[in-house]
Amino acid sequence: MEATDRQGKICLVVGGGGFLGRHIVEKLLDRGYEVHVFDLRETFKDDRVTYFLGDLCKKEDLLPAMKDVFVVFHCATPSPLSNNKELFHKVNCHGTKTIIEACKEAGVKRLVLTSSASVVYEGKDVENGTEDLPYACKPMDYYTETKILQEKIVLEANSDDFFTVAIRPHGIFGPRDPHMVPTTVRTAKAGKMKFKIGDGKNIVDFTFVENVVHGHILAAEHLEPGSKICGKAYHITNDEPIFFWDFLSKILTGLGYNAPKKNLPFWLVYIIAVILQVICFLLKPIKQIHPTFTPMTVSLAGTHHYYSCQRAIADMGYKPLVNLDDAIQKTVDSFPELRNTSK
Ligand SMILES: NC(=O)C1=CN([C@@H]2O[C@H](COP(=O)(O)OP(=O)(O)OC[C@H]3O[C@@H](n4cnc5c(N)ncnc54)[C@H](OP(=O)(O)O)[C@@H]3O)[C@@H](O)[C@H]2O)C=CC1
Ligand SMILES: CC(C)CCC[C@@H](C)[C@H]1CC[C@H]2C3=C(CC[C@]12C)[C@@]1(C)CCC(=O)C[C@@H]1CC3
Repeated sequence: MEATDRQGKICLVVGGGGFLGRHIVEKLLDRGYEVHVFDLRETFKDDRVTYFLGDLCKKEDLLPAMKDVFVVFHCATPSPLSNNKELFHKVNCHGTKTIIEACKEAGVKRLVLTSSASVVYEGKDVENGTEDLPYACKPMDYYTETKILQEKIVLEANSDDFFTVAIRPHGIFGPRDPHMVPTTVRTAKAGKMKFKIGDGKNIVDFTFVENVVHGHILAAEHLEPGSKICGKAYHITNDEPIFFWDFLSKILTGLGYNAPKKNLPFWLVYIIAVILQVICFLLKPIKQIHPTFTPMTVSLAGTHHYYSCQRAIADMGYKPLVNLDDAIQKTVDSFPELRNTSK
């Protein structure tokens, strides 16, 4: 899409106050779009942005933000690492249906959903997985369960006059990442990062946030009547699968922490995670505890899970803008506050 074509076009980013959402906002502004942000809280200030505060589960909150909008990016979610079943179903399922209703009522024709490559992951190895893999029959957590339902809702809503597409990133990291890097550092500081889970040879996709943003905007600019991308899902990765523990080690050593050297059997850590999950469930009426080592995070740390993005390359001309090494360096440099000062 030419720069002149973007002028005057309004993009609405639902969840635009979050990690990925704010990066999408910034890139849309750079490309000359007018940008609306819809979120629960105003997490940043930018005079170029029109900020709408509200709950995406309420259509009356959404409609003012949708006036004259060219495309909606839906990248809102409760925190992927929480375990609140009701909240996940409310926001990711009911809320997504509400967004679609509001789009149609406001005359918005395009919806780009941020889905997740994890919708096909159920704790077993996925090697170079394509978008044709079936959805996980037994999702490992409520987050994944609701991301599957959400993607189905959005892709099934595609029609001759309402165009939808789902972008499936995996393991997003980068500046202002609230999950990957802070959790890794917190775990290292707690002395729980001395061991690799498993043999350390499981291969995983980690995707730099600027590449995820690029995939979203490419999809939005291809989302036209008759386009082959309508109603489809697309993996967006760095296209550089890496040993999971090599990636974490680069992040840790880049921030001045020791990388794990020894190995613990995967099955042992997994059993401990399951026992922890049962204990947290039993203690729930008394105290909410969110352990770092859940069956999901342990599985992600000990199995292969990398995906083909050939469909995005073929259909949208996708190509990662930032390679993994440069991305890791940019990310490490963006977190001076997480650097190890005790050495
Ligand atoms: N992070 C990752 O590695 C991956 C993420 N994804 C997907 O990418 C998207 C963005 O993830 P990420 O940026 O990490 O998430 P964040 O939590 O950083 O951002 C989500 C934003 O949505 C907001 N939000 C939550 N509930 C509502 C609501 N009811 N109404 C309005 N806004 C709401 C959040 O507000 P608040 O913070 O106040 O709750 C937050 O600002 C998500 O759809 C996620 O599923 C996919 C693959 C990997
Ligand atoms: C404690 C260590 C064993 C792991 C530290 C890193 C983890 C916090 C991250 C490693 C893989 C990440 C991941 C996600 C969140 C953070 C990790 C578990 C997601 C679950 C985020 C939401 C998604 O859609 C899928 C991601 C898969 C990878």
